Amino acid sequence: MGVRFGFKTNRFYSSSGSSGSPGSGKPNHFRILLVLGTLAIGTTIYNTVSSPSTSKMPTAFVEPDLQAKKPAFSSDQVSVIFVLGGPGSGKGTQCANLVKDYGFVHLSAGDLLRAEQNNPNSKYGELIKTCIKEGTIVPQEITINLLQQAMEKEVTKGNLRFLIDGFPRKMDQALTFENQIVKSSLVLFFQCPESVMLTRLLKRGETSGRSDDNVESIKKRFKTFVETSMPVVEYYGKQNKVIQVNCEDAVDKVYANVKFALKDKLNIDTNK
Ligand SMILES: Nc1ncnc2c1ncn2[C@@H]1O[C@H](COP(=O)(O)OP(=O)(O)O)[C@@H](O)[C@H]1O
Ligand SMILES: O=c1ccn([C@@H]2O[C@H](COP(=O)(O)OP(=O)(O)O)[C@@H](O)[C@H]2O)c(=O)[nH]1
Repeated sequence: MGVRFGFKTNRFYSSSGSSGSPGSGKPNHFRILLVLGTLAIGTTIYNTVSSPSTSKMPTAFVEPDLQAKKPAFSSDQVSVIFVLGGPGSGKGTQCANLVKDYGFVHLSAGDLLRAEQNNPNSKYGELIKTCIKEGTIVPQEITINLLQQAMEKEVTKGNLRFLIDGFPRKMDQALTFENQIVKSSLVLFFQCPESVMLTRLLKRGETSGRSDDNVESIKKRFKTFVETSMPVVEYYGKQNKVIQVNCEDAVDKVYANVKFALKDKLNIDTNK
């Protein structure tokens, strides 16, 4: 995979505007040089000795590549609906319904990451495993690369309508994907109280075998969702791209609401 990594060097931010003493005349160049030198050495030492909050967390960091590039696909040719919602809100369940009735291609970012995690030839297995268990977001370029590969396979087969489930979960992913892969047409957002999602996830955990379907990981996932993923939903909300569906009801009722919500956008026959 052509995933590029860099190392985070900008943990330290200097505060501005405090050089020189108040009322002093000429700047003391030697003092300024001394201060800058001390800061540089201090930063290097800090970066060398400081460890991430979780000692097991990988330190790899992906620089967001937001330079203007031609997207891989044209949005005239390929359509993408992002499917977002908290963990356990029912994204996968409803995507499966839409695939069955309307022939979308369903790509779950989480499923692609779990497959990559289990691929013995992948160098990202451990990193993905840690992120999933801790409920944090895998560096964007790994996920975007997996999505792009999966999309390319489908596009060569003539499948052009995608539901991308559980992605983007962080602003950098949203911006990079739309810059490099294709612009999304809309966001289907599942609204669900945490108490309902918790019950569903614990039930799912009885059989899913997932390392993150346990109370400890679920709490972390909820926190990441609120702090990191909701800003993405708000970002698309400001562009009037979000269709919100409440998903507390039974699966069939939620699905009826999904079809109703999408009918104007996709000319879907809601009687189907
Ligand atoms: N409307 C619903 N009512 C009850 N259980 C549901 C509903 N939608 C999904 N589930 C169940 O809840 C769990 C989480 O659903 P899933 O579709 O996997 O969510 P997500 O993809 O958002 O994590 C699954 O076990 C699923 O069968
Ligand atoms: O774009 C993504 C999508 C998923 N994940 C990771 O995969 C986990 C499971 O995501 P999935 O969508 O499969 O599950 P959900 O939490 O929605 O049930 C998340 O908690 C993240 O750790 C990620 O890092 N980036």
